[in-house]
Amino acid sequence: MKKQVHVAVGVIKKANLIFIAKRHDEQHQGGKWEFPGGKVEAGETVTQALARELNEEIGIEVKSSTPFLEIHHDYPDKSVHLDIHLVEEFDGQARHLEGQDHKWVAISDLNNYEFPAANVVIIEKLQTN
Ligand SMILES: Nc1nc2c([nH]c(=O)n2[C@H]2C[C@H](O)[C@@H](COP(=O)(O)OP(=O)(O)OP(=O)(O)O)O2)c(=O)[nH]1
Ligand SMILES: [Mg+2]
Repeated sequence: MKKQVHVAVGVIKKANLIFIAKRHDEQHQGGKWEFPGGKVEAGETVTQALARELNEEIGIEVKSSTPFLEIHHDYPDKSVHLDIHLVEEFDGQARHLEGQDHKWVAISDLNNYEFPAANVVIIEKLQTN
């Protein structure tokens, strides 16, 4: 059976800007842009996983997050369950601690970046809200 992963994903928003990072070439869906996040580990809630991943990857302390969207997507080699949360309250300066290229992008400019196929719906929802 295909590998299945449950991923906590953060749409980090500051005014009209969203933080995105470029996946390393050797990662699954490598070379594409992503919203930061990572796998939910055994015994963790999604909220806990989100806070841990965003602290490990981009060095922020999440103060609150709200559920935004859940997506189930089948890639040829992997099935993902993305649990996407909006993060508008956090402490610290977002940067990338795992060496990924990163930037703050206007919501209207997200279309200029290549994201994994599962992300299309996230971007549509951000642009219609
Ligand atoms: N973080 C994140 N992952 C995404 C997005 N869209 C999307 O399809 N994914 C997929 C790619 C990966 O298969 C999975 C994220 O898991 P991860 O970041 O922990 O995975 P990884 O590639 O580092 O895998 P691993 O080597 O740790 O096993 O979800 C997104 O916007 N953000
Ligand atoms: Mg990750």
